[in-house]
Amino acid sequence: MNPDRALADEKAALRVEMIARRRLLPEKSRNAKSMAITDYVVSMQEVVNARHIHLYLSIPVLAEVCTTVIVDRLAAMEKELSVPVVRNGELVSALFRKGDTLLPTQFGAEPRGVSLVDESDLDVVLMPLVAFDKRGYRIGYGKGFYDRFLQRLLQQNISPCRIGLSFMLQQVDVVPANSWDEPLDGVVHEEGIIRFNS
Ligand SMILES: Nc1nc2c(c(=O)[nH]1)N(C=O)[C@@H](CNc1ccc(C(=O)N[C@@H](CCC(=O)O)C(=O)O)cc1)CN2
Ligand SMILES: Nc1ncnc2c1ncn2[C@@H]1O[C@H](COP(=O)(O)OP(=O)(O)OP(=O)(O)O)[C@@H](O)[C@H]1O
Repeated sequence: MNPDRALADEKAALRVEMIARRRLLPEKSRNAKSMAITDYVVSMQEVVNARHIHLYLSIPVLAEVCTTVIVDRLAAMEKELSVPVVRNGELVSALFRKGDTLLPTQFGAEPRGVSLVDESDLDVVLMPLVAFDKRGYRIGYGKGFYDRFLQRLLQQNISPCRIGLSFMLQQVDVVPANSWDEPLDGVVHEEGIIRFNS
């Protein structure tokens, strides 16, 4: 089998296992962990200092770390917020204000009447993940949206701080990584903040 194909199969198997594992957490426990993660996130120096933060709107059926209260807390801190929307197969950043009307799409919720932001303003990106490892590699749902997003920003010399939000049970020793995988600067889970020094 060609090596890319083998890695893709490994990633796919890990994805299925990790999403299942996450879904096994009772909702109450998931919410408590999301609250702990929220407290860590808003305490981070990079977040405190940021003007503009890009973050995802969590998808409940996929049992992602819930970002609802993170949005409230960051809004109270008067941060400018943007959320991912998919346009022409590409992840771009749409302005988001607390209370904006959300519309369901195949890729999660997005604000009604999308207004794109100037991505050179992004200071921090808080992203979802399915699994992460000790080196800071992550996998998502296998569409490569975040990898291509981060690479596109890099090509424009835009390098926001990249933080993954995760439950601890999504940590593995080694995530199968391809050449295009963009590593994280840190992960926040329910027991604290991990920083990857590279
Ligand atoms: N909350 C969230 N938003 C995000 C991402 C993400 O991982 N999480 N993305 C990261 O790239 C992009 C969208 N990518 C996605 C890729 C696959 C699925 C997915 O598997 N969806 C389910 C259905 C969920 C539903 O019905 O609401 C599915 O198809 O089974 C969702 C988003 C941008 N927005
Ligand atoms: N920089 C890139 N340029 C072109 N294609 C890319 C790039 N990054 C990822 N891809 C494509 O995206 C597909 C999915 O990649 P991968 O399995 O690493 O996604 P993922 O990390 O799970 O997803 P995401 O980044 O959306 O969370 C791959 O088949 C790859 O071809």
